Amino acid sequence: MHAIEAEHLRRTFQRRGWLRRRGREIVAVDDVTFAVEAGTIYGLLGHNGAGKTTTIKMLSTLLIPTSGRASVAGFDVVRQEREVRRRLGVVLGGDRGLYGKISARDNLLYFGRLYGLPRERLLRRVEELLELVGLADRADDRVEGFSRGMKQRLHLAKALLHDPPVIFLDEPTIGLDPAAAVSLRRAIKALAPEHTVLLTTHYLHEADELCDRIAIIDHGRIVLEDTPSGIKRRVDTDQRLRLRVSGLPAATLAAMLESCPAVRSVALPASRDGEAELVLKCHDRARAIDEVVGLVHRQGGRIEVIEALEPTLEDAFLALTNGAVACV
Ligand SMILES: Nc1ncnc2c1ncn2[C@@H]1O[C@H](COP(=O)(O)OP(=O)(O)OP(=O)(O)O)[C@@H](O)[C@H]1O
Repeated sequence: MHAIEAEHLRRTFQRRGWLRRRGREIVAVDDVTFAVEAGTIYGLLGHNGAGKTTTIKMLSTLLIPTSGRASVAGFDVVRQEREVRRRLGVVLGGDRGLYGKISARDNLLYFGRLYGLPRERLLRRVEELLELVGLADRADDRVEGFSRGMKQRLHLAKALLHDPPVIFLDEPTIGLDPAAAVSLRRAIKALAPEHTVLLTTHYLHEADELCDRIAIIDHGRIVLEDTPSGIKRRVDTDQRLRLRVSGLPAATLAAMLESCPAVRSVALPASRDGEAELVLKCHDRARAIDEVVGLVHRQGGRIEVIEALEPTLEDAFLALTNGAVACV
């Protein structure tokens, strides 16, 4: 069963200029179709301005689609918005939406009362959620003293107060340090399979870790929809190595490495502090490492660093815009 469905969703905005009254039409979301299986985590991945937030806002009844239709938990987001809101928890991020002068627990109690939760159930639910998001030991501290990561976790707890079956998270880990991001991701991962989660992110590694399926969205359109491993298989055609070598000039080294059979191309040769830095694109990373290490040693150079570069969202986009994948 699908917990979220979007069919040919489209949303345009009028950007008014100084002189022109009608302004230019911006197509923020263009014919987006996808479905999310209940109990799974689904990622919308894209650059700034790709249309992720606009999609989430339409699905969460905050924006009316220009055309197309969508449903959440089986209810239409335009015609049955109250039913949708009852079944939905949304974290749009940012600093707003929490009261800084009161404690984390009091914030949750306050918002839980607004949802009309009975007192006993609310008290239990608040303790459960503080535990789930790892804030039990800071429950009595004022929120104004919280770090960004702690506030994000409290936002998540707030969105879960009425125990909605569907949760939307808009860039949940943006601006968090790595440790805070790890702990928030742990809390998100624990939401499935009891909940269905739709999240947006810029980070391929985050989507990879959390999501069962991913849609890559670019200029308002879904350009690829697959499992994380399916997406990486396509990106991995561009395997890369970063190399730092001392004792050989960058330009000479680049020319030499281009002759290795397992190396497809050498990019960004540069020198820093007497060391050459390069990024290699390889046909086969393991073979390229053997060839490169052998060659550098034979030429009297010394390898300071050799590391595999993980595929990034940019790599995925490159692979896609090279025409390897047709739009879906
Ligand atoms: N209220 C609005 N008025 C005019 N244009 C808008 C409005 N909201 C969004 N847009 C435009 O729609 C496009 C998609 O924006 P959206 O916020 O959905 O992207 P996003 O993928 O969420 O980006 P980010 O990662 O920066 O949050 C952008 O060109 C944006 O400028």
